[in-house]
Amino acid sequence: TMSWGYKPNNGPQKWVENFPIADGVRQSPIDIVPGQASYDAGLKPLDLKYDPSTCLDILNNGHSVQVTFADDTDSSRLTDGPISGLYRLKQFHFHWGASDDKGSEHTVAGTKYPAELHLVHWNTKYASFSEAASKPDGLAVVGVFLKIGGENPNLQKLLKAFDTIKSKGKQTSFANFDPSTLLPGCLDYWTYDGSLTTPPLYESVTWIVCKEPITASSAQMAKFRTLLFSADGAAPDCMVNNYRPPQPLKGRTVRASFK
Ligand SMILES: CCCSc1c(F)c(F)c(S(=O)(=O)NC)c(F)c1F
Ligand SMILES: [Zn+2]
Repeated sequence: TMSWGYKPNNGPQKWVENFPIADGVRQSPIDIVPGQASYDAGLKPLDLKYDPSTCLDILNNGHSVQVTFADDTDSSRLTDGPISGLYRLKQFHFHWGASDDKGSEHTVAGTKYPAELHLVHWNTKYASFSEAASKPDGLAVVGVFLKIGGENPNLQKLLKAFDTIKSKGKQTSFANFDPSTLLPGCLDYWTYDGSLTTPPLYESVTWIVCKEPITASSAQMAKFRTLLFSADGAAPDCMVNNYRPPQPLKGRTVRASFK
C-alpha cells in the first residue's frame, strides 16, 4: 500500500480511511476570519528565543523540506504567548503551491498565500517530542505566511541547500541558521486549538498564526517547486501543493492577540 500524500488517490480527502481523527473536533488548518476572532487582552506577546548553534540538518522527508534542531536543551524555545510553560523548537518546514495563487494551509477570510512556514515546538512537561506529539497540550506551532514580494535574503541559505536534497530521503548538514530571521517584524497572532495538518493528524497543537506575512520572490517560490516528492531513481514527481485545505471550525474560538 502506498503511504499518504497529496494526490487524489492518497491525499487529504482519503486520509480519514487510515486516520479517522481526520474528521475530529479540533482539526487544522482552518480559515481564519479576522472579524470573528475574539481579541483577548490576557494573551501575552510571543517570547521566541532561538540559538543558531542548535541547527542540525535539512531534509527532504518526502512531504516537505524540514530543518531539524537539537532539542536536548532549552536554548531554542517558545514561552508566553497563549501557552504556559516552555516549548522547545524541534523543526521547521513549509507548505506551498504549484503556483503563487495557493499553497498556505491556513487561509485568512478565504485568502490563500503562496506558502506557509511552520515552526514546531514541543511542551517540556513531557520527556520528548514523540511523547508530546499526541498530547492535547503537547505541541505549539508558529505559522508564518509567505507573500510574493522582493527577494528574501534570509531564505537564500535554505534555498541554496535544495539542490543537494532534491529527492525524498536526502538530508544534508545545515549549521548556524537562525529561524528568527524568518519571523515577521510584528508578532501579532491568532491562536486556536488544532492539530497536525499531516497524518497522524494528532489533535495536539496550540496554533499560533502570525498576522503579518514575510516575503519571498516569485523566483524563490519557484525554487521550492524544484523539490521532489519522489526518491532518487523513481519517476520525478514535483513537490507542490503539499497543503491540507481548511477544516470545519466545529465551534472553536479563534483568539487575537491584537485589536
Ligand atoms: C509527528 C510528526 C513529526 S514532526 C511534524 C511534521 F513533520 C509536520 F509536517 C507537521 S504539520 O502538521 O505538517 N505542520 C503543522 C507537524 F505538526 C509536526 F509536528
Ligand atoms: Zn506543517
